[in-house]
Amino acid sequence: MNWDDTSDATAPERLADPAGERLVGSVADRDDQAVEAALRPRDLDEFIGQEKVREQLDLVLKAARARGATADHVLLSGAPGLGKTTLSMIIAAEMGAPIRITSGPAIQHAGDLASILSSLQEGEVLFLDEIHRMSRPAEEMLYMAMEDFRVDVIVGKGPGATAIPLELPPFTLVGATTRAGLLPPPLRDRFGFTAHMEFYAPAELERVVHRSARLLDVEIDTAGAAEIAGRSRGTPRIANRLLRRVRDYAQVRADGTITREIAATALGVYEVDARGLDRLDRAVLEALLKLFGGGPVGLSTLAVAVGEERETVEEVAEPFLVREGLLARTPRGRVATPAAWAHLGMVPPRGAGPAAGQPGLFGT
Ligand SMILES: Nc1ncnc2c1ncn2[C@@H]1O[C@H](COP(=O)(O)OP(=O)(O)OP(=O)(O)O)[C@@H](O)[C@H]1O
Ligand SMILES: [Mg+2]
Repeated sequence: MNWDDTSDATAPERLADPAGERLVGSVADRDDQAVEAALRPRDLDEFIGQEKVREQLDLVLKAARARGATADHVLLSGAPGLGKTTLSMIIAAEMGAPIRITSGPAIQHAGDLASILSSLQEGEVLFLDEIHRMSRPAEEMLYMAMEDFRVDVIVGKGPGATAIPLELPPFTLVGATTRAGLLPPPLRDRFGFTAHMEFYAPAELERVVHRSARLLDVEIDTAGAAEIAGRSRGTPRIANRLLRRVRDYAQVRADGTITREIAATALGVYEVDARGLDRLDRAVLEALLKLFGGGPVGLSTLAVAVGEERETVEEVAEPFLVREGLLARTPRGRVATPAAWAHLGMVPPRGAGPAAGQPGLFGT
């Protein structure tokens, strides 16, 4: 029952990575929200990458359509900016159904959920974003609604309270979460289909960049798109954001066309390096290498060295560094990998770094 006591661990990446602060942050900022609607693929064919999820979802939706039935409930899990909201809209579009959008934090009381559920039309898609942040009573009401298309509305208070059953029209719940692990198993089990969204490969992001450039009416060549894709941290939202910043640069400092050189120079101005690391990521790596010889060093010490909060280093910088294989979290502290030394163009000192600290861990 470890999901029980973590219900308040409200997606730290959303707290530690406040919208708009980082060019390579994966959570949507105001700017993103303004353009995202225009850049969203409208159907499964337009949706780039996530081949497995697309194929599986295509089958689920086609089968439901052929039966003339409402599609099974779908759970979308994955990091911010990978396309969960986009896919939920595609599901509704593919089913020719209307969509109602709400989120876990917006549902404070079970009554809020009851009123949404009871106003759904038959076949409607209910998109519940951040479903892991719903209140407990609402969650329990949702179990019954998902399974039996029924809710019990409680009328009155105390011993006189009565539950009045209310039939619901069949609907499709699409839940989205950045933290599938926080979902209580009874909720997870009620989804007929779960899609795990993966980070995108560079070639896929390149296609995302080309597509968005076309929609934004921006000239870009193949190498320019590849350059942006390579710095986008596997995330379409970041690719689209970097594209907009590079477009600004191309229009102000050049003739508007994005080439590799323009993209590289523009993103250099914004301190996003060739691998998508920003100032903070690099500061953490540099401190680890230059001050601590590659570690192991404790998180608190590392945080002080870069002048940041412990949480910022742990939740904002480290996940990407770990994912990129640049940094490892070990029981003895943070350790730089050989790739980290290479990325910063440095040579590990003999007898220091991971080889000495963790014999054989990285095969060095
Ligand atoms: N497969 C894709 N093909 C093309 N563009 C995509 C794809 N996935 C996402 N995008 C683009 O990335 C942007 C962000 O996607 P979306 O809002 O769906 O992410 P999300 O997973 O819902 O993020 P969050 O967890 O922050 O809600 C969208 O504007 C969309 O244009
Ligand atoms: Mg979303």
